[in-house]
Amino acid sequence: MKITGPVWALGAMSGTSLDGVDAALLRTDGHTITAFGESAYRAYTAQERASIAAALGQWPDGPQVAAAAETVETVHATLLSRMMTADPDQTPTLVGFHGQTLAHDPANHRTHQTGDGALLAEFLQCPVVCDFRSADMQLGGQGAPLAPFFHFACAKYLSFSQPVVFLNLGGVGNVTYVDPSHDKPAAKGAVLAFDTGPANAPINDLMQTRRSKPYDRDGALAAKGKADVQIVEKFLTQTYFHKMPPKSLDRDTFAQLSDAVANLSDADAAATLSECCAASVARAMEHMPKPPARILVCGGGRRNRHIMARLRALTGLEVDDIDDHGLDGDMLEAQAFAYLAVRVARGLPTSCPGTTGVAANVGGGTVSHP
Ligand SMILES: Nc1ncnc2c1ncn2[C@@H]1O[C@H](COP(=O)(O)OP(=O)(O)OP(=O)(O)O)[C@@H](O)[C@H]1O
Ligand SMILES: CC(=O)N[C@H]1[C@@H]2OC[C@@H](O2)[C@@H](O)[C@@H]1O[C@H](C)C(=O)O
Repeated sequence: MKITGPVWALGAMSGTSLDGVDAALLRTDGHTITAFGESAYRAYTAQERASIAAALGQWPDGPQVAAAAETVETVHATLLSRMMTADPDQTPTLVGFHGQTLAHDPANHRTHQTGDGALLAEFLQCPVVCDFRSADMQLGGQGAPLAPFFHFACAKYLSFSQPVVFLNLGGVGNVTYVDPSHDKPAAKGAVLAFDTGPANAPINDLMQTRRSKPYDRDGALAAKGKADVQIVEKFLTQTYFHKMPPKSLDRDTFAQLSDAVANLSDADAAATLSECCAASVARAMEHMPKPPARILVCGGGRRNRHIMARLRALTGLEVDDIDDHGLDGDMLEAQAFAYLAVRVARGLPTSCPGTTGVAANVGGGTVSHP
């Protein structure tokens, strides 16, 4: 596949919060964003979510992995085949398929995204790029986060001239500092990225267990509670927060946080978990090379008004919903994998020492042809 100029690419992401699959079309040459296209979302049913959740933490030979893979592949196949023909003017040249992370262990250089790219390429009759994280890990990188190169392109698209921070609040939180005065994301000092700490995952788990709800809508429950300062302070003493970036997390790295709030009321527990999310982002700001002009929040957590308010209070920075700048905060990760797929197809790097701690700029990803 020879790509020499802008093409439409279709990206898909099934995130750590296990809510569903995002898919989005993007026109790019792998450097510049030319246009944002159609997008779609397909929520997992409770049964599908349970089949994936049962395999969390497992490696490819795990007992529940085959069933989880089938769920991930089937849901992607349905959603993506619809997107292939969503708009005849946006027919994709290739697909970027992240799959579903089931386990992530950077210390031991292994990460597991389930979902078979070759199977999907055959089904869609279109080249599919997958396995974006392994090559980075083999060169000593964290394998995550990978959206930063796309965030750099977004900062250029939005014509920022001062450093900005992109904050993704998914199951886990991650930040990308972008200095748009550089020409390329892999240039020294252009980007610095890392996972901040837990975001929605522990709040969702709490809501599911205590209220049979998938999440704390708008942060309404947390807003009624009071954060337990001792729990938050103890949480912040953990070594992860003192480690220099780059660094990345597994969805359940902070699983013990759920135990710590077990004796609190529902509202206080939600407030405490939300405070841990906001406080870990505030800690992350201490690692920024220069003070950013603003924080642009994407991911589902930007709808959590309580967390947004706590972020403003704890960082003292302007904290914007990225939608207010004309982007779609729900689709950035799917768009990122469309963008990265084009970079892989063109042999361009997808991560660098500033994003994953990898030894040198590296292009990950495996291309499967139909
Ligand atoms: N109105 C809302 N109020 C509060 N939280 C919300 C709202 N809408 C979505 N969320 C939260 O956002 C989550 C989904 O976010 P998102 O889709 O960005 O996560 P993800 O892509 O699965 O995760 P990750 O980025 O870690 O891979 C939901 O599970 C929920 O916790
Ligand atoms: C291993 C893995 O799947 N990590 C995810 C997760 O979800 C958010 C955060 O943790 C980030 O590190 C990453 O996803 C985004 C898309 C990334 O790679 O940039």
